[in-house]
Amino acid sequence: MTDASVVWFRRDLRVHDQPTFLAAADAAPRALALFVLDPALLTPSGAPRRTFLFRALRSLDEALGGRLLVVKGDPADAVPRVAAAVGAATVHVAADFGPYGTRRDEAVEQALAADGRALVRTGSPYAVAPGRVRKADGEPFRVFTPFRRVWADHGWRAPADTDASTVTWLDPAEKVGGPRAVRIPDDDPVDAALPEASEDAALARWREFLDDVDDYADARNRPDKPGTSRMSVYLKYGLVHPRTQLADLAKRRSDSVESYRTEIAWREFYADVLFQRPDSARGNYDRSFDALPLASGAAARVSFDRWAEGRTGFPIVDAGMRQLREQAWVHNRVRMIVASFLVKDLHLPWWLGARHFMRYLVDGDLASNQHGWQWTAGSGTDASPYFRVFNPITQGEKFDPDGEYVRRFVPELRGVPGKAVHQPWALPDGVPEGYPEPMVDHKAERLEALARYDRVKEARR
Ligand SMILES: Cc1cc2nc3c(=O)[nH]c(=O)nc-3n(C[C@H](O)[C@H](O)[C@H](O)COP(=O)(O)OP(=O)(O)OC[C@H]3O[C@@H](n4cnc5c(N)ncnc54)[C@H](O)[C@@H]3O)c2cc1C
Repeated sequence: MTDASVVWFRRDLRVHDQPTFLAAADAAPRALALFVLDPALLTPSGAPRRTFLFRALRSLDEALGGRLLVVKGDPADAVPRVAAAVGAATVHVAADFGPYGTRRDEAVEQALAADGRALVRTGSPYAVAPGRVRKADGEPFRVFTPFRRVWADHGWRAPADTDASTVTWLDPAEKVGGPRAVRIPDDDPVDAALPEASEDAALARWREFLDDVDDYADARNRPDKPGTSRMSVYLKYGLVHPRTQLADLAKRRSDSVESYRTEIAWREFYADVLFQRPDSARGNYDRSFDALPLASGAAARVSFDRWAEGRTGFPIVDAGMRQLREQAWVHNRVRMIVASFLVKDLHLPWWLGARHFMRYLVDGDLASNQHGWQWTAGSGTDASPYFRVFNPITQGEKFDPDGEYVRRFVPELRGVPGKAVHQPWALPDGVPEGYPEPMVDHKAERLEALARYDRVKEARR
């Protein structure tokens, strides 16, 4: 047994339900807590995610008694140097299954091994690690419903009983050599109001949601109501683990509890799909969609900008795009509506919208985002049929029946009462001043989308 190990935090910025702590405490009497600011991840993250991360790191550092060592650089270089500096035989992590994380961890593992040290993976950000849920023939699932069944049958461990005192943390100041410690960076300027970034805040929000969980099945599709858990950002950074949520849900029984468990399963399904098909982060999961004719050129850029600014003239779309800027979060129903509009009304590639979301969302998660977009575009697993084009007017009237959601985010329409807000062009005095006319004729673009889809059908023959 060596004197010290290293716990390398990545997407698990918490002290409770931390299997890596148990593994580290088994391996050595003391451990160094490490976070590596990796430019390869930080640079493409938008300001909301960077700022949330920095705040979560400050909070983790506090929970660890100020003993989090933060360094900057390529982990394949930084992690082995830190491990060598403290004489650690093992570096403990929760496994990462994303395309970049998998490659990074292999590189770190090799660099450690060259020096006689080991990367030890314990657990992952998921209840069931990607790759575990398979069909009877050993193949991965391409469809959600059977995945969910086998996922639930597979089951998961109980939460790990840990807190900050499970491990005796080394004071990074004692460490000699290795990469230089850096301060956790100051917040990037963000316009959006972000949720509090701490494990305590995550658990408090979860307990608050549990009090109302029985309303979830009815309320979850209503962007005008606070009916969803808002846990996505906490799951993204591992301020809570889904195992903790699933254990709490197991104590209850209702349709809403079942419905929430299913949403957690969607997150796990998309992580599994991305693990099986890392190429689907950048291109169509269903390759026949490569034949879809897409809008391009100057006019397409103007269309994209109007969508991104929330100035399409379709109120529910504009409210969603403005919620994205104001809150760095958008309700799931509205994510689908704005995504459908970009892809099927403007005929733009889904990956442009996905990139925009990753820049502005605080919960931006490659697996859920790219596959949420592909579900809407029709090019993903389980895709909604391409011919089902979301109508932004009827979607608005159905899911924001009194127009409250639109009025909250589109000030130009605050004077329009009730559901009339979803069709401002039909008001007796016309579109209120300052708000744009619809940028397209939805009926015509729907037909255009279907005509373009014929090319995909031809490619499949
Ligand atoms: C185009 C598009 C892009 C999306 N991008 C992201 C993203 O970047 N990050 C992200 O976490 N989710 C993404 N989603 C999924 C979903 O919209 C969000 O998880 C949800 O809105 C988060 O709010 P909540 O925590 O209140 O959700 P709740 O309704 O309370 O759901 C509970 C949890 O289940 C998971 N979940 C719910 N719906 C989905 C789903 N459709 N796919 C995967 N997981 C789900 C999330 O972890 C969520 O926190 C996207 C969906 C679409 C259609």
